[in-house]
Amino acid sequence: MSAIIRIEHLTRVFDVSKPWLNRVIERLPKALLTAVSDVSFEIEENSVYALVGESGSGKSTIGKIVVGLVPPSDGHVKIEGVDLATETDRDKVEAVRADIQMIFQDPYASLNPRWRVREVINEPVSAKGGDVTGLAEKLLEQVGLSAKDAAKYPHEFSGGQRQRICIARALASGPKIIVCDEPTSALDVSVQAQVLNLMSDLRKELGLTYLFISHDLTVVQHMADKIGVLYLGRLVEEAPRDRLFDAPKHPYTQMLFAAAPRMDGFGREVEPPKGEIPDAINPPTGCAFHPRCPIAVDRCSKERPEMRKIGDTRVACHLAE
Ligand SMILES: Nc1ncnc2c1ncn2[C@@H]1O[C@H](COP(=O)(O)OP(=O)(O)OP(=O)(O)O)[C@@H](O)[C@H]1O
Repeated sequence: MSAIIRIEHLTRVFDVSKPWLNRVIERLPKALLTAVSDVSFEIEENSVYALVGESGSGKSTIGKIVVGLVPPSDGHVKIEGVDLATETDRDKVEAVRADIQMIFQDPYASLNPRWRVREVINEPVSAKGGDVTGLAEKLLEQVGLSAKDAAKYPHEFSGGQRQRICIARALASGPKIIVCDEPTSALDVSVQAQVLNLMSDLRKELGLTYLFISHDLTVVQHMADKIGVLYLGRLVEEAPRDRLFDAPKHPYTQMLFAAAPRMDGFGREVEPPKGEIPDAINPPTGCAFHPRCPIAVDRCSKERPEMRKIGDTRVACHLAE
């Protein structure tokens, strides 16, 4: 297997300063928020790579950078070897853009209510002058709906059915990669499993690669081949799924997994990870996790741990073994 996506030293900084006049009056400095900081990882073709982490850890920002919705401040995203931010050959860029699509969390906000489902699904292809004869009907059947649904409007469908329509739309241009940003978190639990199973089946059938963004570890355990754990914009641990679930090495991953409901059907009381998430505008020195870390030592507040390899895990912690 080879890497279809290579993310190298990716950084994204947002200027969250107050307006200029307020800053002058209140004597405030510029406020820069580093949402993603020096993140590097690769995704193998035809695999599922999940990004997990608490709210605000930078998961969605990475997803948006990968599909080209947000430009990086620094670093590179190479898809099939092409860096979309710097590539000058427009044909190459267009070809790679068609190979990558995104599914969002909210299937209600993602569909234009004034368009019939046929137009919604066909749009990525028709906008480029492509042939859409029978396309929406074929895709609707592929995602478990009926060809007749093409004539209906989005409001005539339930949440799970709408997400199926979003999946059909994402498939219209024949992509190789789909970035899935919390694709089932807005759905009823009973419907979540059906949509996840559909996504798994489609991946196998069509040889797709997923970058799967979720804060739900149960969903991640079901879907992912490899998992990257983000904390305050940095990748702190990466490992194959079973390795990460069996033996998480970073204290943050351990804390996150301790808080997750169990998959054995005997769910237990869920305790959220302890401590406050620090301010991303003024992150802690050294390891950003050290103020919440139960095993932190002096060095952790002074020196930022580099990512290092231990077996098939990569971990950024001075103390992990
Ligand atoms: N356009 C933006 N302008 C300013 N700050 C932003 C912008 N987009 C994201 N951020 C900030 O960047 C950080 C990372 O946000 P991001 O949405 O990537 O995190 P996340 O892990 O996906 O969280 P969630 O699960 O809540 O969506 C947060 O502090 C967020 O407030």
